[in-house]
Amino acid sequence: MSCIPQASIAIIGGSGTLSMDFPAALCCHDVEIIERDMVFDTPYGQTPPFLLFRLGNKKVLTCRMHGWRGGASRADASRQIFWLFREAGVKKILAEGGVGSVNHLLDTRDMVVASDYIDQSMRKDVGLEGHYLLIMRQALCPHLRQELICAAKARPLTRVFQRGVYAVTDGRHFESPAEVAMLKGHADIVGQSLCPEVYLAREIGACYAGLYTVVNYGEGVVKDWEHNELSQIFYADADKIGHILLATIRRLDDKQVCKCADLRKPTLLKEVYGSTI
Ligand SMILES: CSC[C@H]1O[C@H](OP(=O)(O)O)[C@H](O)[C@@H]1O
Ligand code: HPA
Repeated sequence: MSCIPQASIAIIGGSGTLSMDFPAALCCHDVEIIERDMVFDTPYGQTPPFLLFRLGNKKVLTCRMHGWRGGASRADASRQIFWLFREAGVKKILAEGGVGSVNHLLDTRDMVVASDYIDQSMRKDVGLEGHYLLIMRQALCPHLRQELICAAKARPLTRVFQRGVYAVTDGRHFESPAEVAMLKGHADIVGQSLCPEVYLAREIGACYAGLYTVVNYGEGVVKDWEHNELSQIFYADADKIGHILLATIRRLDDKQVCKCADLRKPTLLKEVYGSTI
């Protein structure tokens, strides 16, 4: 079992960077791997393996969460990693993942820096201690999003959309044509990962923003897609996604100039009942 390190930044890797040994595969002169395969005991069970690296003078914790984000273990895995982030002092969290398109203007391989979300999942509440009322105003941190956008635009490798609404579903299936039609006009992309992470980030007072790659068209949007195209996108675009995430981290400092840490308020239930229910 590893001792909990201090790190102010974390990356939650999804399907986009799963195929490579991120960040070592990118061979950047300013990246130093500190430790691999770190696992931690938490009140919610043992975490997935983490990697700790240094980029300049910043320490970054990262894990491959694709596969852990889904299924029955999802609630526990999310709690484990956010409990660890809180203990490690993480204040800025960058996520990445694969999504389907709902907006017909989007093409596969486009990237979207999500600006809001609609939670269509039916997941049980996965808070940590649940002592907070979470206000989900500007839930995707505007400052962290801006840094992601600037980093992506400085390396124009692909089309990057600066805003978009991410509809979160339970999966594991993708959506039917009628479900996609229902989401149209409300959401631009659909995936299964942004919630509950965005709630847990708010609970620990950390900024959270995500870069999402369109890997398939929603049913009835543009055209049918092939499964092999989807996996090819994951493999072909891992480097791009990785470089954008590292470039974003280079732009970050330790200050939280946003409201992300102030939008959690003590829940009144504690005052009324003496404990949370
Ligand atoms: C491609 S299988 C569907 C799966 O992929 C995405 O996961 P991630 O966000 O970790 O890239 C999506 O959210 C689904 O869970
Ligand atoms: N729907 C839900 N989750 C997804 C999709 C999708 O079309 N693509 C990648 N993850």
